[in-house]
Amino acid sequence: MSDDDTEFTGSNDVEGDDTHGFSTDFGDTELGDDEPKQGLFDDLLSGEPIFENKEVLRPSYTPHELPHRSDQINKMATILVAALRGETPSNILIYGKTGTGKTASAKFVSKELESTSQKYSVPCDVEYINCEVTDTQYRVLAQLANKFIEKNKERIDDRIDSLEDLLGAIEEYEAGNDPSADESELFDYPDELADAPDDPNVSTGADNPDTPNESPVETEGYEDGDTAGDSGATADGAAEPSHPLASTPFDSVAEIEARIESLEEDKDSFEDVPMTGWPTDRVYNVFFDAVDYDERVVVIMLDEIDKLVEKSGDDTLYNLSRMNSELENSRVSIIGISNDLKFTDFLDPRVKSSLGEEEIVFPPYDANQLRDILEHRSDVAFKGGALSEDVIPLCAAFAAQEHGDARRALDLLRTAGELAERSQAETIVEEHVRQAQDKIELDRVVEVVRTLPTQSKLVLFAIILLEKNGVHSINTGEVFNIYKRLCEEIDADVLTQRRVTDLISELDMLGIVNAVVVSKGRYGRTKEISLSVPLEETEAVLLSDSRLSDIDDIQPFVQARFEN
Ligand SMILES: Nc1ncnc2c1ncn2[C@@H]1O[C@H](COP(=O)(O)OP(=O)(O)OP(=O)(O)O)[C@@H](O)[C@H]1O
Repeated sequence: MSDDDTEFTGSNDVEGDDTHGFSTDFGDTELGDDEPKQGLFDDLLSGEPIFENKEVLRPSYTPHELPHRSDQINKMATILVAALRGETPSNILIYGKTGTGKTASAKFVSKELESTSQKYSVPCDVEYINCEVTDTQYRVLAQLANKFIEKNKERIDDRIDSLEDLLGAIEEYEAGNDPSADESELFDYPDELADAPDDPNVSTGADNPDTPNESPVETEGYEDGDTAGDSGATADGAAEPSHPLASTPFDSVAEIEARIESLEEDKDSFEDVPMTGWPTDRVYNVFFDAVDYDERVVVIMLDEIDKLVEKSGDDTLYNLSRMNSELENSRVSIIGISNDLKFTDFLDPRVKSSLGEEEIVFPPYDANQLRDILEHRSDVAFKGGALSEDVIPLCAAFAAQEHGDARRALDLLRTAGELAERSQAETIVEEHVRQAQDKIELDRVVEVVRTLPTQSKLVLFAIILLEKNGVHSINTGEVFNIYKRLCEEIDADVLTQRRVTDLISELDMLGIVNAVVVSKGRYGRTKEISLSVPLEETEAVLLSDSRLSDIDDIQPFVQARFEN
């Protein structure tokens, strides 16, 4: 890996940069030397590590506690508890700026929801989709369809296992063996199989249009009444073991075998959706059938929902929000998470009102709240005494200035720790936090610049060339002239000046340049442009693009400015 490669990864992770250190030491490690040499990693390992458990500072870690989010978490729980009563929870829209704990809180609540639903045997499934990655209707529906198919298959397998156990128990009983040793197993007939008895259609599952419309509430009532009643009687009469079928909805072994067969047919009938290639309505139908196969409440969590709407409109949301009127066995509820408050403006009014039944806002954290969050994490993350007193308050203050972003605060703390570790310091001090702040900022710039389209890179390069040559108050016309020359040099299409003005505004929005509109009296208004990011590093990123690196001698372009 060349130094350049390492520098422009755009990662905040200092570890990657350690390769710089290694490369210089490499030459000293001579192979074949008799004396045991310090290995490549020995020096680095010999320092006292600062971290006890670095993982807890990474974005992938889901904390068990979320300080300062109890209001939002309680509100979500109050809405979602309906699912545990077998009712359909209202749809929820969660708003808030980046790093305000939306995803972490929603995931925390859904984990609790699923575990409570298991505890009380109320069927409830939560599915999480990140719409930044899964950003078309096809992909969202295909991913959901495949997840529910997988869940259905697992449930079918469990049911078949229970039925086979039941068959085994009957065999034992009929052979005259005393079943009392296995009694609990024998009579612990799974509640969910209790849907078989009076209704001959049930076994045909999703493919059968006659499957009864029973809400989970009704199921509960049914279990309490019939099945549970039977089990109770059996338990009471434990002294006289009854026939294993007594506590089940089946009358004969043949019925059980028929049920197993029909479950196996159901399982074989599920066809996974390929990630491309089918018509969308076919994908929708498969998804619909997979969800409706069982009685359950399904919560679909769409994170970064604005990205889905931006990329592929509101069809997916429209289809998901009208499903409940057609579903027979299950109910669907949607949680949308977004950091763009305005995305609902682009929604069909019906979708907008259905999706926004409940809205929960996640405000930015202030410095004190960020401090609490960091303190909670640092107890686990660092060795005792590794942090000097002012480190957490400084990280919190920097992140609060940003926009109350907990992710940024955690990144700062981790990066500061990594920098301290790298310099073999025993404690993290204020200076490490400042260095971490610069590093993260530079990494962000590098990443943004690296991923710009070529035309924007050319515009930015033109601005850099002007700045490098000491031009102050750069205006759009000057940028355009240099840009034009650069395009000619690399054979790129030349956009109109109007389009270049738009690209400058985009760079301004990304925080790479600063463009202020100034009035020039009777000559109208113009933009004065200046660079907001470090010049040399940005230029190096631009030149790492293979197309731009073809531009050799750039000086004449700037001189051309004076000729125009
Ligand atoms: N109250 C909190 N307590 C502890 N950690 C938190 C808290 N809020 C956020 N975090 C942490 O901050 C990071 C960012 O949080 P999260 O991903 O939930 O933000 P978000 O609001 O969903 O942001 P985005 O809109 O960018 O996805 C995560 O690592 C999360 O664990």
